[in-house]
Amino acid sequence: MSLTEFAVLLVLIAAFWPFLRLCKTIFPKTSDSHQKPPPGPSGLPVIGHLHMLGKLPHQTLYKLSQKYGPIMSLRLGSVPTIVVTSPGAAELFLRTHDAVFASRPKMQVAENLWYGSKGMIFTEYGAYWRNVRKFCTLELLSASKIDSFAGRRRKELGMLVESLRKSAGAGEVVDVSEKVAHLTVDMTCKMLFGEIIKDKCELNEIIHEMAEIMGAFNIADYVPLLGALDLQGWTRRIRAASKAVDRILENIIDDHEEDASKGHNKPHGDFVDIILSLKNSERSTHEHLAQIVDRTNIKAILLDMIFGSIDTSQITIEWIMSELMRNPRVMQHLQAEIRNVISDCEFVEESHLSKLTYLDMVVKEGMRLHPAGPLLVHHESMEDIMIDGYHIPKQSRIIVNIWGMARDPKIWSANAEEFCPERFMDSNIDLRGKNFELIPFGSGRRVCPGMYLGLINVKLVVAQLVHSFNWELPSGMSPAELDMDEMYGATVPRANHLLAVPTLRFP
Ligand code: HEM
Repeated sequence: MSLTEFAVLLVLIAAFWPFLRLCKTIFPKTSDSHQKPPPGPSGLPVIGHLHMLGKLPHQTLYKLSQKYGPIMSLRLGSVPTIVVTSPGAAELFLRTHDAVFASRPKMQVAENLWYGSKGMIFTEYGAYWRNVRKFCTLELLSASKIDSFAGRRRKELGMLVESLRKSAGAGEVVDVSEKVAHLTVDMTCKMLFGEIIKDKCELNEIIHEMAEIMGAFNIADYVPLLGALDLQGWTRRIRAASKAVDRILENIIDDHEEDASKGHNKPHGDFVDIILSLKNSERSTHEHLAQIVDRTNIKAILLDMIFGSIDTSQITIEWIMSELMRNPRVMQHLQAEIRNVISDCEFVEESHLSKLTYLDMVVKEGMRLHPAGPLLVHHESMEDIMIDGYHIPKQSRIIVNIWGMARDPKIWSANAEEFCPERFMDSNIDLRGKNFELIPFGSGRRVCPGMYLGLINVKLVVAQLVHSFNWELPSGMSPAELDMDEMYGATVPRANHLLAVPTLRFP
């Protein structure tokens, strides 16, 4: 929140102050020891703790949790908010009482950018969400479906290697962040839409804008009375992004419908074909969904797949490459393992991945220190509940700070902040949602349904980039000098692009 916004808020609080005092006199607070909320700092009237979040809320919330504990209570505007920052507490919310916390809060971004929550990410818990999730899991994200697109991923990755070869030959500095961004957009487009779409650059920009908007603590969501003023400018940005994204999705659907009407025979349909067939087929295994799905639902589901797939994979790869460049010892160890496993092959194949155990540790460590979604996606409680002796009211917002958990020396020992893949040696900590110290994909009913695809994307690209090339930082920069600044949004990328110079390992 900027100083100007904060000043305007203070003026508003001052204006409302007499009214608030009057309410307090008319409706005195009843003290009931059974209604004790979790500990937390004291907040301001009207805005509560919104002003405390700062530019990097995941870091601020971690600092506060060190003072107030792993189950901390805040008030964001009028919304009771619980911040969870320990594996034990995360397990209580995401496993033991998962059924109570499996919903999502209503947010302006979901209403106005995500088609009124008609997809999956922002949809409240219930029959509609279950049907969409079942459809996506079975028809789009099953292991067999994802594996059937391996050839398309390989082709796009091959093209990136080719372009990096040229840069290596010319001794050029490469914008690794940008290259990886284009690659993940291309790989995703091929799988979702069957082709690289003409709007792909715009799509990439909009995805970053969406991540920022989605992660924002938008006053309209917390102090609805102030929403109309659009003090932070989010409403304006949501409208602009919504217009742009809708045009791209409309073009994609139109092209697919046109192809279908011309009877173009596609041996392997893409995601859009599969979703459109849901609407068109008379007898569907997803009968309930097929009956209600219309163009808006299709766009919302597609948007979930686009956003879920592109941004998260991109950011994870960018951070892992950054850590490898800061830790040449780890980079060399990984290169040696890959060489050992795939011997003279130029390309890492998806079938090699299960044999690359050090790569697995590198990816776990990267996702531990740099989870793509540091606060997961906000959950919401569906009923009043007592947790660990504290009262959590219905419709509380639940924020699980996995970024904070990764930095806690009580969980990861004194070297918690170091990039040290060896910590996973002989450990059976897995990142699929069963071990609560490491949940980059979330856990429970809302666990990421695209985990299998996400892990393939990340492992394949990282393995290929370090197998084909050695990497140096530009202008003689030493590994320790590489900045690791973050930029906040629903996903947290590097604040500055990663630049590096590749040299060919196998000329
Ligand atoms: C490295 C890659 C990825 C990471 C780190 C990641 C992470 C996450 C996280 C943290 C959540 C929120 C869990 C929660 O609310 O507790 C989530 C949800 C979701 N992800 Fe992913 N994800 C990745 C890849 C993907 C891919 C490839 C797709 C789809 C193509 C996808 C689609 C989704 C969807 C639809 C949800 C919402 C699930 C629901 O609300 O029921 N994700 N992901």
